[in-house]
Amino acid sequence: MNQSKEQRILNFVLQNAVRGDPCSVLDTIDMYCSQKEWAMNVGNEKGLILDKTVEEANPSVALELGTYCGYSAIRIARLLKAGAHLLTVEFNPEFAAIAKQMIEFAGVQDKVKLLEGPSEEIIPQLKKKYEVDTLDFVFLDHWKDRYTPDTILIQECNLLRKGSVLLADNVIVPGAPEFLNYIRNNPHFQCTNYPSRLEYMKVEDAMEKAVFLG
Ligand SMILES: O=c1[nH]cnc2c(O)c(F)c(-c3ccc(F)cc3)c(-c3ccc(F)cc3)c12
Ligand SMILES: [Mg+2]
Repeated sequence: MNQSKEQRILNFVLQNAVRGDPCSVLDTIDMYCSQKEWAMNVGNEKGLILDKTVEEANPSVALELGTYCGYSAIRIARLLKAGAHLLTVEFNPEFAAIAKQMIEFAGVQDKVKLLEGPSEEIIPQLKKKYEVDTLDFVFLDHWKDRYTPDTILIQECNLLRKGSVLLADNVIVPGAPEFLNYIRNNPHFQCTNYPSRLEYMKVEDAMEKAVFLG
């Protein structure tokens, strides 16, 4: 049975990156996906916006919705302070299996908990089952139609505190107009738009940051 694109990306990393070196894994994925096969990793340009947002938030507990191959989980985890951790949610079991191996190869597995399943099922479990009090940082990078309902669900589950930072990928391509409308017109959030480029393409995209005001 021929390999998936995600398996080819993992194999390229296992053969070409340095085990235990997160930056080497990120660079190797970016090399493969810019030169050989496009894939929906956040990439290095939007990745720099993610880096700055994570560094500024300096989260103790971070949540990622949409793990894919683990690129942004590794990107976030490499910046976390001692004792901090990332919970990352992936619906697709094939992607989750690839991401698990990618995260372990990068050596950040102690900072990352990979949760497999639909976000709408996992978010209500975060407090009791995963011992989360509140989320300091949330990266939305899953299915665009879930951005708004999951943001509402996160608030309903009382998972945000004053100053919690949300960052959403792909608000231009493929676009999340309903989310932008919701979050920019919500008085409980202070929003900032970060224009950028679609990963590995000369196409405009953007990220939206929303700080919860309590
Ligand atoms: O679904 C996603 N989740 C997270 N990040 C994504 C991302 O960063 C992307 F660049 C794309 C994208 C954008 C343009 C394009 F042409 C192909 C794929 C997608 C996406 C959009 C529609 C689909 F049918 C499948 C994938 C995603
Ligand atoms: Mg994305």
